[in-house]
Amino acid sequence: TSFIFKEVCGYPLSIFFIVVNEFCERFSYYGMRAVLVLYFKYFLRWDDDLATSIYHTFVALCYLTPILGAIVADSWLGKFKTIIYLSIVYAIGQVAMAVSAIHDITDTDRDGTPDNMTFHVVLSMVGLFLIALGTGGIKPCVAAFGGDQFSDHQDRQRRTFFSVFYLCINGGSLLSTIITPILRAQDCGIHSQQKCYSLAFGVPAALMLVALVVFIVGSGMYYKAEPQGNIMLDVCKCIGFAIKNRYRHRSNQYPKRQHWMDWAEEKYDKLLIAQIKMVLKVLFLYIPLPMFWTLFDQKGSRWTLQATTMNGYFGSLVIQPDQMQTVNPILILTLVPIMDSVIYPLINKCGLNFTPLKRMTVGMLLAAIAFVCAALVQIEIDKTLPTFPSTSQSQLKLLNMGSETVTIKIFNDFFVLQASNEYFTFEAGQINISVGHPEVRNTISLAKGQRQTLLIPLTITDEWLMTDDITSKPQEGNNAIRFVNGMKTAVNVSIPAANFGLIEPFSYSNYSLIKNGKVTFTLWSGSQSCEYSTDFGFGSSYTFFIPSTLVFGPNCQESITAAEDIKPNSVHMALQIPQYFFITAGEVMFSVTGLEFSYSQAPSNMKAVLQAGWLFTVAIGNFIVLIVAELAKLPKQWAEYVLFASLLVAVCFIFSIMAYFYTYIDPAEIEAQFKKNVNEDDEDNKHKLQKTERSNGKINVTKLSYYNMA
Ligand SMILES: NCC(=O)N[C@@H](CCC(N)=O)C(=O)O
Repeated sequence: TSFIFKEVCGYPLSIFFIVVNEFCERFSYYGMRAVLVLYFKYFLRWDDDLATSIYHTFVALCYLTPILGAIVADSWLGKFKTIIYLSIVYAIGQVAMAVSAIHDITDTDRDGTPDNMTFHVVLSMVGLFLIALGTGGIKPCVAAFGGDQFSDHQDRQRRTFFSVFYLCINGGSLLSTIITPILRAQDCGIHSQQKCYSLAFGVPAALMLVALVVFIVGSGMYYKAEPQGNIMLDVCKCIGFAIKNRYRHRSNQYPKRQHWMDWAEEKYDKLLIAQIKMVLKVLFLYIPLPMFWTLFDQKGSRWTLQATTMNGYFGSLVIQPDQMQTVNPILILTLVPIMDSVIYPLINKCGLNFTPLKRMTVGMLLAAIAFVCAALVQIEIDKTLPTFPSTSQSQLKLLNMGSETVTIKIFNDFFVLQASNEYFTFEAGQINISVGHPEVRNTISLAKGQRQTLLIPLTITDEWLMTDDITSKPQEGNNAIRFVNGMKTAVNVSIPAANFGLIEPFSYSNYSLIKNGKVTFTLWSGSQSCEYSTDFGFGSSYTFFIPSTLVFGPNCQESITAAEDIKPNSVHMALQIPQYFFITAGEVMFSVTGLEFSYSQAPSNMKAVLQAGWLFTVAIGNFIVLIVAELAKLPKQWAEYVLFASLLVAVCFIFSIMAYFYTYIDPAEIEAQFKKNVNEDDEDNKHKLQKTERSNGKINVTKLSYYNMA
């Protein structure tokens, strides 16, 4: 096809449109993904398990569909048309998501919640399916299409292109991961206000349309390689024939052939056989690669969960656990230029031949080191975690609701206390407690595997209360808060984000989850009120005690006491930075190199197919996370990190052996050589045929014209 070729600084101008397209597309994809689980949970009202499984199914689908896009591109439509058509599908999917998040559409009673949830669920599932088809389908095509814009002698420029391409991916993902959660947090609606998921999905939809327009604008400048027929069908038939033919000739009387694919020579073109050999060699090399993605993709799951047990205060800046993931694109944006312009040239200068496969091997090792760092951080966190009771133990804390200290005797131990901050651990199912003078004795039954608080009433002869306490760290860095009312009147406690309800005299509220930061509680009793302010960190649990002596008014701040049930997270989130650094450095060496390697080692008619093969390793990697985590079921998280690191080191060792035996090829040169050989053979045949046929005294015009065409 004809195209206008323009060059800027030695680079084809067309790649500008391709990298801008990639930037917008990744913005669209990661922006939508950033709020997806919250949309499931809070808009569609799904539980955590359903939300997580649908989320992971969607992500896995996004990495399975590349194979479809690649087949369509290489065999039928060509990369350009495939990108256009699938981008339209993708944009429709994004628009469907945005529409599915408009609660007003079915909110007939105008209370802010959708009334026909089925409509929203069906529309969003259709939207997600179209997005998975679109994003996965175009992914192998865009990278390969970018590579196609360079001529064979522009190896260096093409390598730089793949680095810039990777920078654009991460620039887009970084911006969108910051912006869409902010959009989601806005309130919007026609009749009633709701969190603005429609805007959070709408902006990615708009960016996908921009991506499409930018790509179309560059249309006249692209080199568009023609698809070469149903290549995948030919490949499958050729492999099938080679296997069948080899089996038919299994007896020793037939001479061995150099490669099992050579058994297809009777029926198939030598060039096709050579191209299949190239692809199979690379695909074979890919077998160990999913293990890298197994570790890499745990950033979004395990590492984010780890961050929820850490302290996110960076001075006055508060980083939420899921925001730590933005460290990865930030580091990519800094490390890719450093690697390309400093580290790799320096290694070259030292005379070391740092081949793509060596880089990938080092990338794997760096990812393993990242997991060792994660394990060390986990060990630090574990030291600060409370010791919860085992299934045979019970833990008890005492809260004296009276204003006087009392002497408490548990078995033979004496405690003089107002409230106990510590939990006592017991193996026995029952304990005897004596309180005060004259002694009041009670036998308390303890719940196994539980933490409880014994509320000793103001008048110790009154009924004693036992509360069930929290026995795990609150999720997502939240703080679990409850109130005990020691007053003779009911008290209502509220904050803007939660209402603890009316707490009866000598009673207690349920736990409410509260975010970090300063919180002001308002306490009401009849028409009297007072305010109590306190600062929360991450992952703590407190029982606030309202004493019988509380006087409503400005002084209530001093009267209320706080019992710390679970300490706030103390290990700082900054400790995760080394693991992010190593995994990202590993990613730059492994993923950027792998992307370019997959392009450069693929035959011309299977560039997109090999990109899809590369992306398929990501899908497999994600399945391995589920399998290993399910099978291993290690009691300690740090041990699981070490297990994953060890598995990657083992796999890396196997990969380095495979890589040692791999010979780099230049597919374009091999293909050109084959074509030249075929032409020379044809010329030879032509002369031979003309000679024979002249000697026979007749010339076959049809045959001659066939050779001339060749
Ligand atoms: N840092 C994330 C990133 O760059 N992701 C890339 C590559 C993902 C992959 N597994 O190939 C992306 O295209 O999103």
